Amino acid sequence: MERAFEQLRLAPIKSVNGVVTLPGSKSLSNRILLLAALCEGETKVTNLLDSDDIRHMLAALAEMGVTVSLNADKTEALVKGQGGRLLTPVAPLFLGNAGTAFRPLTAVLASTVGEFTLTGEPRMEERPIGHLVDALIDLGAEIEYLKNRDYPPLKITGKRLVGGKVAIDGSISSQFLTALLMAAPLFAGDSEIHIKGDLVSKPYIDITLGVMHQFGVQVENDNYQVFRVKGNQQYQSPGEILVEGDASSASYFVAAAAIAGGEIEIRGVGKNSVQGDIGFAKVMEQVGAKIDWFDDKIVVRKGDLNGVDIDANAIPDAAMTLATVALFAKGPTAIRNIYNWRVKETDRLAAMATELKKVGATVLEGHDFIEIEPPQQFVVTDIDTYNDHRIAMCFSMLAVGGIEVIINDPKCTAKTFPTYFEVLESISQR
Ligand SMILES: O=C(O)C1=C[C@@H](OP(=O)(O)O)[C@@H](O)[C@H](O)C1
Ligand SMILES: C=C(OP(=O)(O)O)C(=O)O
Repeated sequence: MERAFEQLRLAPIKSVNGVVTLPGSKSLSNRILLLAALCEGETKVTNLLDSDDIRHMLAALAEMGVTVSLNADKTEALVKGQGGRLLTPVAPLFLGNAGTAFRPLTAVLASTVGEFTLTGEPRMEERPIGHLVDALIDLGAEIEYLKNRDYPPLKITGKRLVGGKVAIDGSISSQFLTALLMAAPLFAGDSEIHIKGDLVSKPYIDITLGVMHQFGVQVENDNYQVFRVKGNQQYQSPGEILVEGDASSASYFVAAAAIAGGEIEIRGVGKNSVQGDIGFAKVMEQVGAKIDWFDDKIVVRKGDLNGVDIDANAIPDAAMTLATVALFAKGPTAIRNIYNWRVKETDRLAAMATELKKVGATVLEGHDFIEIEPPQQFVVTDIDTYNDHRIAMCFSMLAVGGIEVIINDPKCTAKTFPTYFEVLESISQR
């Protein structure tokens, strides 16, 4: 479906003040929904994210006979676990551009009896999945590429896999390992998963292991190189489970307070967050932000901002925010080891470089890094967002830094944060 193309003009913002309560984490919401659907028993999920990525997971589960009751604002769900049994859907499962739906469902459905076709938006057809499919095929799965080898859409003839020893390439996306780990307890026998290549986005594996643990499954993790999972297990409902606030979404408010001045209290993540992207706030302390840390919130104020040179492999999503913070820091900023920006919602390295140059920055785009020097003089312009929620949200930092900006297609934030611009408005003073 074509979305009407809109533009949003953001006038310069003088300061930001107030409280932001974060929507639930995308990564946690989709993992929890899937395990709640697979487990035995009913699960009440609170602070669920209501966004496109979650909607796609919910729709897929409904197609496969899972009953989920949502409250009025869709932030609470009661999921009736199916004990591992899923119905063969009558139509293809359309998963939009949601990696956290597409990859885990591929592995779980490959090991569930039935016929499943998984499709997505055009960009999903350009996002690789070969490393996951290779590992599943090595385990005996039947998966067919319906268009191009190594890319969605897929046709899966699911059957109970026996498990065993398998290697998976971790160098492009951690979601492949996440998917395999989540499916492994459903296999008939035990499995031993070996990582090929350097595992990227490692903290997301901790999120996966944490959620599996909450649903009663332990995984033996040998230094993120070998994972051992017992087969023939049933996930068990934790009864009630709270989705932590989204740490990647927090990055925009951390950055806003650091750039604009004022004070923002960000509720929903804190010093013990299970999400790696909380690490962005630590990077921002290095940049110069003043942050107070609490158990379930952080409070952020402005400081003197200086460019940094960081390896951002562990925080690929939040690190995008640093690229626009760089516009307001003294000296250059380098963000390294982020090759997989190129295979996400868009080629994020190319897109970021293009848009940063448009506003006047000097940018070096490498194969797996970006270096940014702040503009001598800002150019007021419109920003193309490439159907990438994070580009839209990142470039709102221009207004926060006192530069008028026009965001093209602002509704693309619906992937993870449909109300982003309203929340930003609610804390902005002009
Ligand atoms: O597992 C997850 O929830 C995610 C893992 C990351 O992807 P990669 O492992 O592909 O880097 C991240 O970028 C994505 O937004 C969410
Ligand atoms: C990369 C992202 O999404 P996905 O879960 O589709 O990979 C993202 O949200 O930045």
